[in-house]
Amino acid sequence: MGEAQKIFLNGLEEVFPVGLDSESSGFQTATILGEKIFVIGGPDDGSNLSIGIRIFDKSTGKWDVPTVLGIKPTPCKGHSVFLIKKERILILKGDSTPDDCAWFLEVDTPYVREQKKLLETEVVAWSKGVKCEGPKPIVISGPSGVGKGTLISKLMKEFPSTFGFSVSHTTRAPREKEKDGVHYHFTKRSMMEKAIQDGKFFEFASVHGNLYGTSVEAVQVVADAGKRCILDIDVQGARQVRASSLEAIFIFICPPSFEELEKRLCGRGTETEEQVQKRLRAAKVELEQGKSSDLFDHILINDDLEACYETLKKLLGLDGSMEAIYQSSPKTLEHPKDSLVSDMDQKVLIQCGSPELGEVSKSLFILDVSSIKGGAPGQTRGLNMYGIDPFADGLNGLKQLQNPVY
Ligand SMILES: Nc1ncnc2c1ncn2[C@@H]1O[C@H](COP(=O)(O)OP(=O)(O)OP(=O)(O)O)[C@@H](O)[C@H]1O
Ligand SMILES: Nc1nc2c(ncn2[C@@H]2O[C@H](COP(=O)(O)O)[C@@H](O)[C@H]2O)c(=O)[nH]1
Repeated sequence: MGEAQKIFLNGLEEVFPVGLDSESSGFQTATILGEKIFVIGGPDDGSNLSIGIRIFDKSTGKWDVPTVLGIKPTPCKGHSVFLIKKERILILKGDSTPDDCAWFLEVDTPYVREQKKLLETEVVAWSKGVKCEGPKPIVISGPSGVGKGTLISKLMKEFPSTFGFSVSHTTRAPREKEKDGVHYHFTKRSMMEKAIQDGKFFEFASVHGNLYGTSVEAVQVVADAGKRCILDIDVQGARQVRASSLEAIFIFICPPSFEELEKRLCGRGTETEEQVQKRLRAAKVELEQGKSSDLFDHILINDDLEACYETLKKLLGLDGSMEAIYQSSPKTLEHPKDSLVSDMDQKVLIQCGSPELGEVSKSLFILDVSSIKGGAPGQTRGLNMYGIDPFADGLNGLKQLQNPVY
């Protein structure tokens, strides 16, 4: 409060609607898409805990506060905005840490359009921008008791720096040795349903009478740690992940026989007889769907545990040489403080601070968003950022800098 309010109109000179800033304080930007103006910044429902979003509809002259899905960025003192392909707004946070500077606010992507239909409100969705593709997550499915957890534990034990487990949410009660936050996030149904409504889940399903789901955050935590994510989910969940922005490898685990599955499930001793019967009924359906559909990239039979584990490792390329690849290259953007940014058709030129002449080449970067993938409710992958030399012939240096907005 007290500081003069700044509103940047994405480099466009347009008559701003009367009353835009009458109630707000803080840094804001406005991006025009058709009849709508997306105002990003300022206070968010009074809490000031995240970046607020409002939409002004020029045709009706009315303001709308949209439903905001996905994981929101933390607030920042200032930001720059660029409209990409008329479907998402790239937000470069000023004064941010390297792994937190590039975010996307999706305003008209297929995901947002689908959510608008479902929720019957205005919808926007946040997605964090990350540099490299990263290794594809692995989805492991199969009937209860087939040995998914056993195989995953072996992988995590042998390759602790390569794999990270996506900790699901569930409404079922914890078993004796299960720890909250490690095996599952044990949660109340009402809380989980609210989080699902808020777009915080990649997938969810009712399994054996309880709600299970993979949150966007669970996958993000693993990616942020530079690891390859493993999801242990049922077939309904696998189908939803296949349809989502998360590109994964899908593996279905089969028992050698139905009798053996029953033996393992009973032998585990974690379910009552009634629950075992429920799981076995579901297993029949899952086995049919898993084996017959083209949902899965690989089907493994878990007869002898060691043999199955070796096959799993082989198909994941874990023959020693791949381990080094998964210790992946830097995955986050290096975003300089106090930058000057400029929009060049899916390439953004960023100039940092006020460089001394001899250091100019170090302070200019191009952020290329032409080959981005994924998106809300998960991360937007494939951002490319590189330093440039402004005096190099081909680029024609600083002449490229147009419409500075920040
Ligand atoms: N190849 C195998 N041969 C014999 N027993 C096995 C084999 N694989 C796993 N088991 C045993 O089967 C039981 C069930 O395994 P596990 O808990 O890993 O199954 P799951 O697929 O993860 O089940 P859920 O989906 O219910 O979590 C465990 O007691 C485990 O030790
Ligand atoms: N769709 C999802 N299914 C999940 C998830 N986490 C676990 N599961 C599946 O539920 C059953 C039962 O698990 P249990 O721990 O109660 O034995 C099993 O098939 C899991 O694969 C999830 O997040 N989404």
